[in-house]
Amino acid sequence: MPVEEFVAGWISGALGLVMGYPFDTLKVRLQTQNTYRGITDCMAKIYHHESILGFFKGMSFPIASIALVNSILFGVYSNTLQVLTATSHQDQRAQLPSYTHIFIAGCTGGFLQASSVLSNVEALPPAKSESRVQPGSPPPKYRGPVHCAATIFQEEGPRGLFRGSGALMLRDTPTLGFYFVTYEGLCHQYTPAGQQPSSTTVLVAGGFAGIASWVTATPFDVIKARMQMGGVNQRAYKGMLDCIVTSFWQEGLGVFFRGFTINSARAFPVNAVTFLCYEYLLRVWGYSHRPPGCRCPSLPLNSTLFPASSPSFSRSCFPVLSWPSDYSAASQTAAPPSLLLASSAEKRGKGYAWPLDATYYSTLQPGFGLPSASDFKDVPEIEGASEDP
Ligand SMILES: CN(C)C(=N)NCCC[C@H](N)C(=O)O
Repeated sequence: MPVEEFVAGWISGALGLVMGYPFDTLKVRLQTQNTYRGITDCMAKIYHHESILGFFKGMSFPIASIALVNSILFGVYSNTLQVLTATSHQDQRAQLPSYTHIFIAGCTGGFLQASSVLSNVEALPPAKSESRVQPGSPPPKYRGPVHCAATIFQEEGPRGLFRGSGALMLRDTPTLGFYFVTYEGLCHQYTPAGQQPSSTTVLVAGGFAGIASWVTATPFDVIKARMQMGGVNQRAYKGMLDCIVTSFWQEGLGVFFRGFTINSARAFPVNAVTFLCYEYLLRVWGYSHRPPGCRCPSLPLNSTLFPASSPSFSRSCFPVLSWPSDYSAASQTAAPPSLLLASSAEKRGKGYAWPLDATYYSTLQPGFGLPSASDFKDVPEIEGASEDP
């Protein structure tokens, strides 16, 4: 199983966390405490009582756990998509996988990230809100997320750590599907055919993907937070339904959208940075992430390959290559093109095409076989890639 996506997901998740932590602090306090009049009041009080550091309190545990959770999400998403597209779209791997596949892969990533105990512990609002409690208030019951998790484990056993996990799964499974559909859709929309999405496209698509996911996630985010808090205003809930009904009767429909503005404001920068870092790392490591699920092994610069002709030879994801510009239908049989393959890092911005099957590459050796004319009939000219072998 390819692991690069897991590692890239881990690093980009950590970066996104730092970006979004101040927003998270505000969100947890607004969702779980009734003492603030709104976002600005909350911000002002945190800043007044705790200085700027108040927004970053208790970040050490989440930076490890969220990064790991993000690594599960991106790693599972990308590997699931590969499995899905390889089995049902074997001959169309150069194209954007269908939105159904992207959605299923995203939901799978979301479901598995939500199932991990780390995800639940990381999301424990008692730990979050109490580790960010204002000076002057009564001493907090928990000294931080790890202490909170350990205390809950001692008092309630392993089940306590999974309180609110039903809501967490309902929150994460479909929303992560929307997340990746939005991201891939926007990248596809604003990227010229055969090219990698630009940094701006990745930033904007990632930002909107984050917003789309949080728009759908907020109602269950509120329910989850309340269940994990063991109730609000000394009122413990008997279950998820009880939490939904009671919250609705006591506070109206608006309660399910508490933290919505802050979630969306946070989602844009966090996910813009997360996706940019993720894509950047995969490219630096030589894996083109376009189209998703279709990976391009990095090749030594100027390798010349003569791929063998094969009926299964299909256009797929591969790094940059170029071939003689006079390579026309007439000359194909006489002079098979040699392909100039370059590492994606070297050739970034110079044009991309996907004429080879990535799975095929592993069997290729320089000088091994020759392509036939039909192998190249659908391959587009590559703009800007002028090096001929
Ligand atoms: C529950 N939802 C909506 C998500 N997990 N959405 C994906 C965004 C993940 C990112 N680390 C973030 O915290 O925004």
